[in-house]
Amino acid sequence: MNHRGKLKEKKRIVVKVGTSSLIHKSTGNINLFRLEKLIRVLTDLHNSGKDVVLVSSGAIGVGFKALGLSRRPDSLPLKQACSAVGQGQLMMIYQKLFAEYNQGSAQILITKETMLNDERRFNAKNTFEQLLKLGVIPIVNENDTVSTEEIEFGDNDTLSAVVTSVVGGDLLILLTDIDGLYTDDPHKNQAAKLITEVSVIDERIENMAKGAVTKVGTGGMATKIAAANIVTDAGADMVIVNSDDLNNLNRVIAGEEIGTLFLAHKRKDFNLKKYLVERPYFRKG
Ligand SMILES: Nc1ncnc2c1ncn2[C@@H]1O[C@H](COP(=O)(O)OP(=O)(O)O)[C@@H](O)[C@H]1O
Ligand SMILES: N[C@@H](CCC(=O)OP(=O)(O)O)C(=O)O
Repeated sequence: MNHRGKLKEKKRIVVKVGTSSLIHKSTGNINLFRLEKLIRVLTDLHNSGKDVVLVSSGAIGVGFKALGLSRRPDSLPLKQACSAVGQGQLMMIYQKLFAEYNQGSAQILITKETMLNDERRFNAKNTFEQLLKLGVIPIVNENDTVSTEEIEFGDNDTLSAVVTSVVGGDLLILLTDIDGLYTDDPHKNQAAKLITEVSVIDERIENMAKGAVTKVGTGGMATKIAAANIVTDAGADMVIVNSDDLNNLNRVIAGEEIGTLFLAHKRKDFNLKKYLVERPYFRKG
C-alpha cells in the first residue's frame, strides 16, 4: 500500500482549523457555512469510528470583530481581551452545531507552560483520553488570557502538533486557505509549485515556507513546517489541505493525493519538552 493508502487506517485524528478558514476575508465576519460543514464532516468522521480532536483558532479574529475594532490588535492585553470574547462566541456556535447531530463536544484550553510540566501534561492527557472514551470531540485552543509573549505558543499550528503528540494521534490535518506547501508563497510568486509529499524536512523545505500575508492568519507556512517537525518526529503523519472544500478532509482519509503529506519517521528519543524549550522548532535553528 502506498503512503496515501495508509491514511485510511488512521484511528486518532487531530484536525486544526486556522483563523483564515473560519472568517470571511472580505468582511472579517464568521463564515457560518464553513463552520457548519466542518462540524458535519467531523461528526461523520467520528461516526465512522475515528477518535477526533479539533484544534480551533479564531478566538482573536472573532473577538475583535465582536468588539467593533477595525483590525486585529497588536497590543497583547487587547489581543487577550479579544480572545476571551471570541472564544466564548466560537464555543457557543460549535456546541450548538455539534448538538444538532447529537455529538458531544468539550472545550480544552492549554498553555505551553502547562505542557512543559509533567504532572499537568499527564492530567491533560488523562482528560483527553477520558473525553475520547466517552465519544466526545474535544475543541482545543491556547489559553490566551494567561499566555504572554515569552511563554505562548502564539500560533495554533505548533499547538496542534503538541496536542497530537499528547493524545497519541496518528494523523494531524491542518486546514488552511491554500492547497498545501508550495515551493514559494503563491500569493507572491505565481510560478510556485505544489509539493505533494515530504519525507524529510530539510533546509530546502524550510526555506520554501514563508510567513502569513493575510491580516487574519498568524505564522503562515513557516509555523506549519515547525508543526510537521514535531508531529513526524512523534510518529504521526501530517497533511496540509485547503479548507475551501471541507470534503477534502474525507479525501485525505480516503487516501486521495490532495494537499501536502509529511511522512512520519518516529524518533526513539522523541521528547516533546525538548521541542518546546528549544524554540524555534526548525532543525536549522
Ligand atoms: N511556501 C508556501 N506555500 C504555501 N503557502 C505559503 C508559503 N509560504 C507562505 N505561505 C502563506 O501561508 C498562508 C497560510 O497561513 P496562515 O495565513 O497563517 O493560515 P492559517 O490561519 O490557516 O494558519 C498562505 O495563504 C500563504 O500566503
Ligand atoms: N489562540 C489564537 C490563535 C492564533 C492564530 O491566529 O492562529 P492561526 O489562525 O492558526 O494562525 C486565537 O484563537 O485567535
